[in-house]
Amino acid sequence: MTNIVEVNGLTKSYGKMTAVDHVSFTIQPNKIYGLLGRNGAGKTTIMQMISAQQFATSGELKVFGEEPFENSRVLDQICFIKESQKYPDTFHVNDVMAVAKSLYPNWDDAYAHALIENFRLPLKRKIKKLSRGMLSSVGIVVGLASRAPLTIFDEPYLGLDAVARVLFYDRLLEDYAEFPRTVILSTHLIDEVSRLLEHVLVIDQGKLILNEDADALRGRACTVSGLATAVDAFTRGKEVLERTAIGAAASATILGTLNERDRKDAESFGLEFTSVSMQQLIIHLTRTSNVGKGSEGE
Ligand SMILES: Nc1ncnc2c1ncn2[C@@H]1O[C@H](COP(=O)(O)OP(=O)(O)OP(=O)(O)O)[C@@H](O)[C@H]1O
Repeated sequence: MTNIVEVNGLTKSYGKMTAVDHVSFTIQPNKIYGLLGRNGAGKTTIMQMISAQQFATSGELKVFGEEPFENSRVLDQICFIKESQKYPDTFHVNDVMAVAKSLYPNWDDAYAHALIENFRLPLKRKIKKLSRGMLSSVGIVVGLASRAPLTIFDEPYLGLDAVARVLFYDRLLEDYAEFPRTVILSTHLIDEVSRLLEHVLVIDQGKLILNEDADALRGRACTVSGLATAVDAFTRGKEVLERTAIGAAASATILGTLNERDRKDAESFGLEFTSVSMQQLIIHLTRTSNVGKGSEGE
């Protein structure tokens, strides 16, 4: 199958402010992507352009091989769940479900109702009387039950408690295994979602600074710990992201893959390795990125 999304030099400016700056990447079918980055990085703007809710200032954008604007062949295949979705004042939860059913060709009503029970949503309650977390759950139910070939979740869980967030991750993984589709998940809770992600795109100040397979990313750094003197000897000349020490013990997070010789050295120093969290690595990359010279990915 061809790429689900292809963007090339995509740029969005608001007056003098460039929100998305010459971004190029592709989204492949049947993968879960994380679109990550700090506040104001440009994530929502990118997702809005993909789903034809914003015009690009320049650059190329193809979704399902076509221009998305006013193109029902494309738009029928996209479900975009955003943090601050507005509903008509008179709507109850079941009205939202009825509208979603009419909008999404792959909608599964039985699945939607199972999710409504899982998330303990009161079907007959007015949307405006729902708590903030319940409102997020409504979006999650719609996003999952839409089974849209391209499902985009933009920070879908404002106010959602930890139990409901885990429920979302578990249901997403289960349903995705049964009905593969392409999912873009934008979030700040990187460690929470890292187990879901197959590919990671990191945006910083409008630029794409990382476009990498999640497993490769996980292997890009590690933490060594042991006696402080041994840690320091081992890490000399290596790029250290962070070093902490308690008494005579220390641990240091180093960037880069270790070769066989490094591993033998570490062993002889009595050091232990642990993997680094995706969040830690991304925080480092966005802290140190020189976006003016940033990579434009593939
Ligand atoms: N309609 C608009 N007019 C002017 N500037 C805008 C508009 N929409 C977004 N921006 C600006 O574009 C930049 C990118 O915003 P965007 O919402 O895409 O970021 P984000 O990565 O989704 O942030 P967050 O994680 O905080 O939601 C920000 O500086 C924002 O202020």
